[in-house]
Amino acid sequence: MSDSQNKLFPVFLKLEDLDVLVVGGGNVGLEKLSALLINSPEARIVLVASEIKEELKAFVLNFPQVVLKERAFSYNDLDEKDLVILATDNSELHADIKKVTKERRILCNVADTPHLCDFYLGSIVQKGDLKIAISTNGKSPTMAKRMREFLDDIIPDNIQELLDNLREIRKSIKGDFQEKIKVLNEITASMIAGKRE
Ligand SMILES: C[C@@]1(CC(=O)O)c2cc3[nH]c(cc4nc(cc5[nH]c(cc(n2)[C@H]1CCC(=O)O)[C@@](C)(CC(=O)O)[C@@H]5CCC(=O)O)C(CC(=O)O)=C4CCC(=O)O)c(CCC(=O)O)c3CC(=O)O
Ligand SMILES: NC(=O)C1=CN([C@@H]2O[C@H](COP(=O)(O)OP(=O)(O)OC[C@H]3O[C@@H](n4cnc5c(N)ncnc54)[C@H](O)[C@@H]3O)[C@@H](O)[C@H]2O)C=CC1
Repeated sequence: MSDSQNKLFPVFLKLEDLDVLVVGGGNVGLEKLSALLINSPEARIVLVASEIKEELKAFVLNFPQVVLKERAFSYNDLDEKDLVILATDNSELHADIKKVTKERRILCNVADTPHLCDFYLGSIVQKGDLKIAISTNGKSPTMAKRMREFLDDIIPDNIQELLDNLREIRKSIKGDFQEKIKVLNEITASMIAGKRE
């Protein structure tokens, strides 16, 4: 296997059932918080920061379940958290918190510090129920952003209708599992030019 293989394992998390802590309420804190809430508007999030940007305070008004705590981080903030995102301007604090999340087996993302991250955020294309996550293995977030724009342009806007129709067909097909796969493959073959199965 080549060195340039991307070994990251992608998952789609149900953040309304998990507890997330964001530390830092500046530009980067706001970027991470919006990435979370645009994807998962019901995400259970506590954000702690000594000073919270006004823009961030205004943004969370639309998400009443999000709790803002305008004070310095305390290690108790990690209690009962599943995921932590660090976005302060204090890299020593980040390294110290990371040691504790590791001991406590809490997954942690540290803004601008890939070697301290247990996971990266991806660039996300979203059209109805279709969601595509893009990773460049940390090589170029800007390339990830451009790929998102490209895919967003070429994926048809009626994709949700297609998905809804396919779900109905999927529910209505009689026969065993193999038969289902065969019918669904036939119906969807024309979606991909040149694909026969
Ligand atoms: C490793 C990773 C860890 C993580 O943050 O999770 C990481 C790390 C770093 N980002 C940096 C900078 C920038 N990040 C962006 C944007 C995004 N960054 C995101 C993810 C990731 N960023 C993870 C890897 C994802 C992958 O594999 O591709 C996206 C996809 C998702 C999100 O954050 O929501 C979101 C695009 C969302 C979208 O629009 O679709 C832009 C562009 C812009 O804002 O226009 C810039 C400036 C231009 C540039 O540097 O490229 C720096 C250098 C900081 C410095 O110079 O000090 C580091 C640190 C380093 O690389 O060492
Ligand atoms: N703004 C950007 O787009 C970029 C920022 N960076 C770097 O990322 C880091 C963060 O950037 P910004 O968000 O713009 O900084 P910022 O200064 O706007 O925000 C820092 C946040 O961390 C909080 N904070 C600091 N110490 C804390 C503590 N002990 N407990 C709780 N909260 C604490 C502050 O109160 C503030 O909310 C900086 O190191 C910056 O150099 C890097 C690339 C781009």
